[in-house]
Amino acid sequence: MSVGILGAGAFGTALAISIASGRTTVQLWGRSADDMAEQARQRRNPRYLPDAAYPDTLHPTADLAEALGCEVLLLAVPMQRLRDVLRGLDLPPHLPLVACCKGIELATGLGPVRLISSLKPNPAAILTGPSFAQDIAKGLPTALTLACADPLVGTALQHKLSTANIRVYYISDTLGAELGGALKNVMAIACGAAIGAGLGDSARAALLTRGFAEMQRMAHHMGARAETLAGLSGLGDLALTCTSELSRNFRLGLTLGRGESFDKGVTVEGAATARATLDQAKTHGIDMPITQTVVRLLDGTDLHKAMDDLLSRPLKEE
Ligand SMILES: NC(=O)C1=CN([C@@H]2O[C@H](COP(=O)(O)OP(=O)(O)OC[C@H]3O[C@@H](n4cnc5c(N)ncnc54)[C@H](O)[C@@H]3O)[C@@H](O)[C@H]2O)C=CC1
Ligand SMILES: O=C(CO)COP(=O)(O)O
Repeated sequence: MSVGILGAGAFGTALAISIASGRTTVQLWGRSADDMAEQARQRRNPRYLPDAAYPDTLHPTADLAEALGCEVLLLAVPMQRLRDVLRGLDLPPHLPLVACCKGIELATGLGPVRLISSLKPNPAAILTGPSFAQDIAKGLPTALTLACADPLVGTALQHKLSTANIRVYYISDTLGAELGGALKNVMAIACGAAIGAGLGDSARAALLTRGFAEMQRMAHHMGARAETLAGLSGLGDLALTCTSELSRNFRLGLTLGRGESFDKGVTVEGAATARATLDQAKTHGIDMPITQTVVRLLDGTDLHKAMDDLLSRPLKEE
C-alpha cells in the first residue's frame, strides 16, 4: 500500500509520520524543493514538527508524480488553497482523493468534498475530527471520521488510513463531516475571544453550546445528518478546539479578546469560513448570531460592544 500526501505543513506531516510508522510507503509532497530536500536530509520537518523523526518509509518529495503514483491521495493544504492545488493536478481517474482540510471556500461557499467533486471525477472523501498534528506526530491516541458517499471506497479508506494511533470511523455523510470540521473553527475563535477578554469559563461554555446549536441549524438546513454533527467531526472537534491553546483558531480568538495582533502567516481556517458561512446564512435565512459576532470581531468591532449586542438580542426558547 502507498499513500501520497499533498501539503507538508503540520497536518500533512503528522499524518505522514503516523501512516508511515506502520511501514506503509508515504510520499509527502511539498511545493518547495529546498524545504523537501532539507526534510529528506534531516529526516524530520524542521519548520512544523521539529521533534518528530521520520520513519524509513516516509519519503519527502517535491516531485508531484511520486505522490500521484500512490494508491490514495490525501490533500492536506489550507481550504482556501485547495482549488488552486486541484486545478494543477492531472490525476489517474480512479485515484481516491481524501480532503484533510477544514473550511468553507470563501468565493463559492463549498466545503472540501463538494469542491473536489465539482472539479474532478475521482472518488472524494474527507478525513476529519479532533486531532492536533502535534499529538498525532507524538503517537498519542486519536479518533477520526472518514466520510465518503461510496461505502465500498469509504470502508477501504477507513482500513487503509487507520494506524496504531489513529482509529478511523466510517460514515457516508460527507456534507455533515465537512460542515462540522469547518464551523467548529468559527466557534473556537468566539470561545478564544471570550477567554482572552476575561469573560470566564461560563461564557465559553455558553458560546460552545449555542455555537453547536448554530452548527446544527446550518447542517440541518443543508441536508446533513444530525448524528454526524454530534460525532467526532462535529461535537468532538468543537470540544477540542474550543478548549485548547494548541488550536490556532482559539489562539486567534484569544488575541482578539486581548486586543493584540495575530501572525498573518499562521493557518487559521475559521476566519474565511466565518465570512463564507455568514454569507450562506444570510442567503438561506439561517440565524447564526455567534458566527456574525466572529465576523464583526474580525472586522474590528470592540469585543464588549459585540458581546453586549449578542446578549441583548430578544429572549427565545432554547
Ligand atoms: N494542524 C493541525 O493540527 C490540523 C490541521 N488540520 C487541517 O489541515 C489543513 C492544513 O493545515 P496545517 O497543515 O495545519 O497548516 P500549515 O500551515 O501547517 O501547513 C499548510 C501547508 O500547505 C502548504 N500550501 C499552502 N498553499 C499551498 C499551495 N497553493 N500549494 C501547495 N501547498 C500549499 C504550505 O506550504 C504548508 O506546507 C487545514 O485545513 C487544517 O484545518 C486538520 C486537523 C489538525
Ligand atoms: O482542527 C484542529 C484540531 O482538530 C486544529 O485546530 P486549529 O486549526 O485551530 O489549530
